[in-house]
Amino acid sequence: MLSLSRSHDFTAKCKDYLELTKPKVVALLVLTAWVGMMLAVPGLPDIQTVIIATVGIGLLSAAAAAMNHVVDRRIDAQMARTYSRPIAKGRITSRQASIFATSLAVMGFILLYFAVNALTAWLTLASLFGYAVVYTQFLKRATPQNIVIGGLAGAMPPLLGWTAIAGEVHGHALLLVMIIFAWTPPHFWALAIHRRADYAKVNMPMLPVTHGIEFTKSIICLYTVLLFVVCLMPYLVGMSGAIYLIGSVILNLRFMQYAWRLKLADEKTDLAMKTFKFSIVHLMTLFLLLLVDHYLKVSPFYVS
Ligand code: HEM
Ligand SMILES: CC(C)=CCC/C(C)=C/CC/C(C)=C/COP(=O)(O)OP(=O)(O)O
Repeated sequence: MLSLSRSHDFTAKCKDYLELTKPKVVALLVLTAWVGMMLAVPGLPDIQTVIIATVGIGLLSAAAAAMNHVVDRRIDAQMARTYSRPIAKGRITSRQASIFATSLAVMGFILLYFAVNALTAWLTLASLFGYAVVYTQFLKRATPQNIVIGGLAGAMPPLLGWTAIAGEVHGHALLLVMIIFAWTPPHFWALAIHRRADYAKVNMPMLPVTHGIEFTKSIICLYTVLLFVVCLMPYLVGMSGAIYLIGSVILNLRFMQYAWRLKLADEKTDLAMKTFKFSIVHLMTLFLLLLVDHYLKVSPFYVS
């Protein structure tokens, strides 16, 4: 009986530690890093480097997420969406979470530095710093442009994947970064509209709190148009072909439709949450399309 309850406690602790790492967010970040790795070379990249880089980038991203939980523990405890998080609820102490996050970060950095390359290790560490310190500690609390500037850290993984394989920064990798950079504001502000009361309660200067819901909806519409244009770039520079172009146009028209409907909807609808959820499907599908397109190039449609 005693050992049964011990194993239950252990499983619950593991679940809490896993929650600290924001596993679904990290899964999507790693997918985008993966696409960066695959697109960095014409054929298949070295599989051993792919595996080590995936683990290294994943560990540093998970460490950044856990650090975000430590820094935000007080505001998390006051918001309906986050009040039951492990540190906010006291199931894990800040000290335990900090040791956990630091261990993940050190392991990830060592893996990348010694088994991949120094450039990737430093760039990934800079992304961790950008998210856990610059965004979470400062920007988040300072300006409604917090997620625009801070979004750069979350947009880095395709570049990290690319440098892991190619050992250098390439313009094509920067295009992939720009796509996620332009995607982040509609992704987050749709959720922030839905959770406006939460953010207002803890005095976080998120755009819907500082500039109102109507203004935020208009800016979301503008960003989906910008995203549409940025997403054309891989085709226009000859990096991707027809499969990507067609898929990307469909996905972005749909995102613009969500944004437009959200703009016209009244506040009682759940369109903000639907737009947020669609943003995740959008980015995942877009990156999978880049991958499929890379391996099934339909040459007649290429701009070269
Ligand atoms: C500064 C940039 C970003 C901000 C402020 C942001 C904000 C958020 C927030 C607040 C949530 C939580 C929703 C919830 O708890 O229900 C969320 C969820 C999510 N975000 Fe982001 N995000 C950013 C960048 C990214 C990036 C770069 C990715 C991946 C490439 C990403 C992928 C996801 C995913 C997959 C979820 C769903 C998680 C779940 O269902 O548990 N986000 N985002
Ligand atoms: C090494 C590397 C690539 C680092 C990037 C790591 C990372 C986890 C980026 C995702 C961005 C994200 C989930 C922001 C939300 O934070 P929030 O504090 O606004 O949201 P919350 O209230 O849900 O915690």
